[in-house]
Amino acid sequence: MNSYQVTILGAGSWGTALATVLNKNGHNVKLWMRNEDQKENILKNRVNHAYLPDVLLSEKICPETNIKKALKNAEVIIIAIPTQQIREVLRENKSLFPENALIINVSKGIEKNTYFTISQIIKEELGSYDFCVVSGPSHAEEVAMKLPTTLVAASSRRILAEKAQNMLMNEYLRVYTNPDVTGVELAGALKNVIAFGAGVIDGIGYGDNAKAALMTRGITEMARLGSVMGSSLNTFAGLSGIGDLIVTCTSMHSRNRRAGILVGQGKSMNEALEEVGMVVEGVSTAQAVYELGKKYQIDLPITSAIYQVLYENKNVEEAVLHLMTRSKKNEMEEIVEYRPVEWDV
Ligand SMILES: NC(=O)C1=CN([C@@H]2O[C@H](COP(=O)(O)OP(=O)(O)OC[C@H]3O[C@@H](n4cnc5c(N)ncnc54)[C@H](O)[C@@H]3O)[C@@H](O)[C@H]2O)C=CC1
Ligand SMILES: O=C(CO)COP(=O)(O)O
Repeated sequence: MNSYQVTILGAGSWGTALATVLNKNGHNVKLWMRNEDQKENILKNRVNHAYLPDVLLSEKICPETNIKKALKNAEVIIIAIPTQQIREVLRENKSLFPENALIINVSKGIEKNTYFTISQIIKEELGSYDFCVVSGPSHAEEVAMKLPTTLVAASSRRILAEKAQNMLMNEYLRVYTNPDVTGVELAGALKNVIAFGAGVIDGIGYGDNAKAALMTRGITEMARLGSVMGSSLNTFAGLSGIGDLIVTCTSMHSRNRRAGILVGQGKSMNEALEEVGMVVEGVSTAQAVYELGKKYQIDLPITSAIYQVLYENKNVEEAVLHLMTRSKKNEMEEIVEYRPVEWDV
């Protein structure tokens, strides 16, 4: 297997967990972070205390705070920074990205104000790069413990999706490929909004029936937006769609679900975010998805309800009552066009 010089931008839980995978798979890994204390701590104790306190990091994983040094000679660059911060990091460091590097995005969100997916942000800030998005049901805590996990690597070019697949795959991490970049990006971002809602349902105590309804109608809503934005229904039925929705709506590892539980229990959004203490992508993505629904003139009732709870102080009971008493619908009326997405090359 080829061994690559890999730089991971963002040393939170996911960036760190992927560093363990890539190191185990024989790649040379640099992990870039902004915080000098975090770096010193990793060098001294081989642990990323704030994010993955129970995981011992190999001495071969190199923590780095100097982004110039981190990106020098990088063959593969993994972006694991919260979505709303990606643009500024790319813009400030544009000249440091080696031209022929493969950029793999593993973050899951949509940019506020522009409603851009992360590949669109990268294209606008860096221009044309070899690109791949890796997503799927994969809590960092479990990947770092080497528990069996699956992912999907999507690129418009088969060879790049297969490169990411080969780099990441091992006996506890199984990676599929997919040509539907937009679908995989949207699915990974949209499921965070629904997972936040699932947490709210849990927090308020509405029970398992309500949560199953939210997840089922949630994936329909995700696919509805995905379809008008050019992605394939199959993607939403796959690992980055229903797969990630299931894990995020049901796992106590999920930051989105945990924040939702706190809001369902009566905490304000800011109190919930502070208590979770890590990025809760669904909160900002809810705003972007709400606006995308208006832009494409499609009905996104669950996202709209979550948006209203988050940004318009709508009472949760009222939001759920509104969802339950909307006009009657026929489940079969949902027209989500089946659209195959092919590799460009
Ligand atoms: N944690 C998980 O299990 C998974 C997370 N993801 C996605 O990966 C992305 C990162 O998530 P986590 O690692 O969980 O977040 P986290 O909250 O654990 O860590 C985020 C890291 O980004 C750093 N950061 C924040 N702003 C930055 C900036 N301007 N420049 C550089 N670094 C900055 C923080 O200091 C922190 O180290 C998110 O989009 C998340 O949805 C995807 C799959 C699994
Ligand atoms: O995307 C994830 C798991 O696949 C992580 O979800 P949270 O950000 O909700 O923890």
